Amino acid sequence: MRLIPLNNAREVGLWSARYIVDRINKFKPTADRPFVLGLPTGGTPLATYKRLIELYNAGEVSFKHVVTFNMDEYVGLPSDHPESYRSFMYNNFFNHIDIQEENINLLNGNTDDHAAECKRYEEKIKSYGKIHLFMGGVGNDGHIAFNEPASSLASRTRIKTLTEDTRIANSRFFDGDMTQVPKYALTIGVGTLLDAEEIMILVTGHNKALALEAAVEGCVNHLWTVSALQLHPKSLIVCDEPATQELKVKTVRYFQELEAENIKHL
Ligand SMILES: N[C@@H]1[C@@H](O)[C@H](O)[C@@H](COP(=O)(O)O)O[C@@H]1O
Repeated sequence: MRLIPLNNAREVGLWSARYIVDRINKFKPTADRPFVLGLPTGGTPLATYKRLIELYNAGEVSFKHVVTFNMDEYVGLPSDHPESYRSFMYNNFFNHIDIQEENINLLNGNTDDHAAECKRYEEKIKSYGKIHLFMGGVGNDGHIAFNEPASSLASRTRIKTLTEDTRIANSRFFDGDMTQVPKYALTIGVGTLLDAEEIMILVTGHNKALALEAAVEGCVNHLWTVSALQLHPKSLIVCDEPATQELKVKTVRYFQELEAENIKHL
């Protein structure tokens, strides 16, 4: 695991966007050999999307041959609802870049057959071989995508019941009213995530400090599904200073020393 300890959320956005752009450009994607990128929603990745749009506008990257797969979607929320993850992705990213519509993959949370929709999604990912880079955030309780505590670390894309904690946390997008937050979501599984060639998780803010501790210093544990990153050969966590509050000083110093050059060149 690599941990990139930065100063603040803005730096996390700059660093992660630069990382994605470098990976895409190094891959030299074509129509026949696209770069496959997994994407999250939430407040955390907004700075990354903003920076990616700036880098696209500056001519530093094209998304023409990038295929995307989003992590999750609420069940039963109309797709044009402002808080659907589809709306989030178009409003904050897809509408501002040159991605081709047919290369965008999102789970449909309004289907009658959730199992068939989840199977379709897994098969679509497999049709590309693998996801090259999966970016994600993390919930306060350490959930990754919507893999709530006690999700199987071998899980695949499926329907999940959201915990009360998650619905309370996400009520900030629904007028502070938890009853408006859907009770269910379709989500990729922890196993689906671990199949990616590379995983980059963004962690910002003091409310994520326990999740970061569980990810970096804790044991692999299904109650903190983010800890499954420890099983992956190429995982990367980009965090800000407030998120490191529960880590040992020794741990943070160790990763700072390892990343001294990368951090200096931000
Ligand atoms: N399903 C999403 C996760 O993918 C996201 O990581 C998490 C944290 O969101 P935020 O970045 O807003 O804290 O929220 C939701 O639960």
